[in-house]
Amino acid sequence: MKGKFLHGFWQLFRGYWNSEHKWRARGLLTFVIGLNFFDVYLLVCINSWYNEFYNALQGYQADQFWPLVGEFTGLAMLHILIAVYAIYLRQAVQIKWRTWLTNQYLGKWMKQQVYYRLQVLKSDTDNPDQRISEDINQFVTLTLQLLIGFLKQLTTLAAFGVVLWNLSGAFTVPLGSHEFVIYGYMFWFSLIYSAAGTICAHLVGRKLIGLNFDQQRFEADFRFNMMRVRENSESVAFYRGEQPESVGFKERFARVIENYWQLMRQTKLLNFYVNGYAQLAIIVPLVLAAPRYFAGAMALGGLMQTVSAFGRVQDALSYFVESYDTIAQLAAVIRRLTTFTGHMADVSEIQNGVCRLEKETDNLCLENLQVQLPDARTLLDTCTLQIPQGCYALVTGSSGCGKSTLLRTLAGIWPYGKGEVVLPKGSRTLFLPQRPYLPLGSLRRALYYPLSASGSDERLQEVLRLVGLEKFVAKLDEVDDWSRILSLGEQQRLAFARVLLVKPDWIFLDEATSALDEPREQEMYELLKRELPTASIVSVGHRSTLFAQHDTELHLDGDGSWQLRPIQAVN
Ligand SMILES: Nc1ncnc2c1ncn2[C@@H]1O[C@H](COP(=O)(O)OP(=O)(O)OP(=O)(O)O)[C@@H](O)[C@H]1O
Repeated sequence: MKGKFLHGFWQLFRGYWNSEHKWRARGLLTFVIGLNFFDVYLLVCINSWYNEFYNALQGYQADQFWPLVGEFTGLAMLHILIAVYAIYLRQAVQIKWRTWLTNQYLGKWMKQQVYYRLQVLKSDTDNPDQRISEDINQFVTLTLQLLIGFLKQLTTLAAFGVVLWNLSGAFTVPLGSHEFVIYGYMFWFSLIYSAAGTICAHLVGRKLIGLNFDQQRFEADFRFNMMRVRENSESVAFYRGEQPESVGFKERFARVIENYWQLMRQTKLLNFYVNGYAQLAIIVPLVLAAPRYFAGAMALGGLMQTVSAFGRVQDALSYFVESYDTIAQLAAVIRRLTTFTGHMADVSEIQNGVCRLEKETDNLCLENLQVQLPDARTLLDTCTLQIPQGCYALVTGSSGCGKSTLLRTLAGIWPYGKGEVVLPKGSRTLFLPQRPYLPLGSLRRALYYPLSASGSDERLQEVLRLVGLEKFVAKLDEVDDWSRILSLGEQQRLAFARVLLVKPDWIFLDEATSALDEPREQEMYELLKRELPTASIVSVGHRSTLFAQHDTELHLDGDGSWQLRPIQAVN
């Protein structure tokens, strides 16, 4: 567990500090740590000021009063300046580190369509969006908080430990006929006191790691459940799915609450402990130093300095005790991020068994193509065929036989299989799924996606008219969530407008006209053939009317076998 934590931490930590920004990053971090050390030095100065100030008070030395107040003001102002900049610059390191790490994760998530593969092949990866936005932020914030805090408190401990040692003198313990002399007894006592404190905090707090991890997961599940309903609100409304959805919400929310109760109970125990520990630390130094004070071995200044130094040592030590919760949170974040990284590595390591090449040919060639499922079930076996340029091919077969999976293979996003897919050199391809993706933003942007919007307004207006969406001509620059406004049929027509703008040589349509009525479907196919006369079309669809739009049928049986046959024109 501890080894895994440290290993995971190191994997996440080292990247930025060895990156191309390493010198600036290390320099800034060193400066921030230096500021913290300087702040500790100022605190030591303020502590020894206590001695002088209270001794002056005890000795009624009025002439010392104002110079000492002046000294304090100077020290305090410097302390304020340093403390503020130590935090400001730590946040600067934090934001730079977060930016770097987020870009790394976004890069990995987008590379080789990992975002798609994770969803399709590794469905147990929960909420990658949350991993990238929240967990990275937390990792960076908590790590810096712990690292800088740890170093600062360690220095405080050392500096004030020395002060305490010098102040406590020797303590004689009579034991039978012998006497034991303990030097620096206040220092030793504070160490033992805090060591016991840390062990007890570990015992009380260790359950918090798992509970924090589960809390984040349950919260995310609950949120995801609501998001799904929001995204599919119309389907749920048509099905009158409120009741099962409400049950789902309640179940997920109940898990959030149940876990939170456990978290609260565990935190309550920890808080009892932490607060008790803090209160005891107020009275303990007075009780320990009082015998020396009353014996006249220590002046009032010494007593006050001792109390203040013990307080600092205690603060430093209780920092380690109280940071238990932060370490628990960090461990949970590291666990989630390393699981996510592992899943991303797993799916990106899956080699695409199908080779996708471009050659000097006019045809789309499949060479010994085999399409499989992750469980090795074969959907298409040793398929060798050629679809000539300008051909209109229809892929048919019963539901679930693998038509869409074949299209995914042709697009190069389905890795399970063997063989070759050869496309004519330099040819442009465009795949149209059943539900076109419309990015957030203007209609113009949605039309050009994935290209960045360019081209004349006249052309845009023309293609909108061609696909029967002229009523949106005036709304080209309106920014909205167009996937909610346009009907599915309109979205499918918009996808045809996209084809006309992109002008691909090979067009692959996966039930891309399923939401259109038959005359509209015919109109769209005729539009493609008229506007892009040299383009080839490969469609997947169930409707019998599609046969009239194609000249070749590739029929899949679902058990691996297939047939390629011409479609007779019915006239
Ligand atoms: N990610 C996946 N993991 C495992 N099996 C999958 C995955 N995606 C699809 N399948 C399975 O592969 C088979 C073929 O799916 P595909 O979507 O290609 O069928 P289809 O012929 O297009 O069906 P339909 O006509 O109903 O759209 C189905 O049995 C499906 O359950």
